[in-house]
Amino acid sequence: MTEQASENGHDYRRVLLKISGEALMGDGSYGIAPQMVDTIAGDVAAVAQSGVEVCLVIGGGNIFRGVAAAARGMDRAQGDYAGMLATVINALMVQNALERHGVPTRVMSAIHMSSVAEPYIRRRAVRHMEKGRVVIFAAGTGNPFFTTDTAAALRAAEMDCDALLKGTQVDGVYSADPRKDGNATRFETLTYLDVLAKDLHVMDAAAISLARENRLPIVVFNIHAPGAFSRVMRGEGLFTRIVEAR
Ligand SMILES: Nc1ncnc2c1ncn2[C@@H]1O[C@H](COP(=O)(O)OP(=O)(O)OP(=O)(O)O)[C@@H](O)[C@H]1O
Ligand SMILES: O=c1ccn([C@@H]2O[C@H](COP(=O)(O)O)[C@@H](O)[C@H]2O)c(=O)[nH]1
Repeated sequence: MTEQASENGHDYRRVLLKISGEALMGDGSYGIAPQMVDTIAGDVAAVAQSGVEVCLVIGGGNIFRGVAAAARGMDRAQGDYAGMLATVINALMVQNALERHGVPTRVMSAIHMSSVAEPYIRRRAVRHMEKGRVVIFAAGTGNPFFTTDTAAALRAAEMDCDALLKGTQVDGVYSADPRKDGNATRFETLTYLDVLAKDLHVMDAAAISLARENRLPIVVFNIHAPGAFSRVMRGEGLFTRIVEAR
């Protein structure tokens, strides 16, 4: 993906993987499928154990989305706080699965809940990763009216990651939502401005803008297939890259 491979055999030294909450549902329509969590954890473990520093942001869409609750009459900010708490549940599930794969982990939450997670402190997070721990950033940005995509771009920039990988339900960015339009075509590479100008909804505009300002490459891929994260890290399989210039 980048021209220069590093000593660990991968193109990247440190990456942030955003896992969509919906990916944790497996074939279900709500909640958490333990087998799917285990498959993703195994994939993350393989990359982390190869020497790449990995941090995670996990969505909450499998449990609760503030915007959907607001459409049903709930106060938006209140709904968003519930959504952020949903991401903490997912973070704890993934932490447990990673530890069963022998990976040391820390959950750091943007909303203080000292009984279950460390508070997010940027310099501590960096230190955890330097020690080989996978850090899971929970509770998004800690603020309503944002999404975990934006939290992922924010944390990736703060952690000085080489790339933000978005593991989702589709194998890249399409000309239209491929789950709704069978004629949609997949892009190999896009610029940040392409995504914004074409209004491609794979990620929210705030996340794309933040990544652009920080020259943070984004890679969108389907996380459902076993080993998908490892393959994308080697530049294999299907994905779309979002970068400054094509
Ligand atoms: N142009 C597009 N190209 C690819 N996917 C698109 C596009 N427009 C909309 N989508 C949809 O965006 C989805 C990706 O967002 P995703 O479901 O991962 O949401 P999320 O907010 O990141 O996570 P969560 O599931 O936690 O809400 C894909 O499943 C796809 O159906
Ligand atoms: O910074 C943030 C991140 C998330 N939220 C709320 O959580 C849910 C779940 O996140 P997804 O990105 O949709 O998976 C989201 O819908 C928001 O309601 C938030 O408020 N702030």
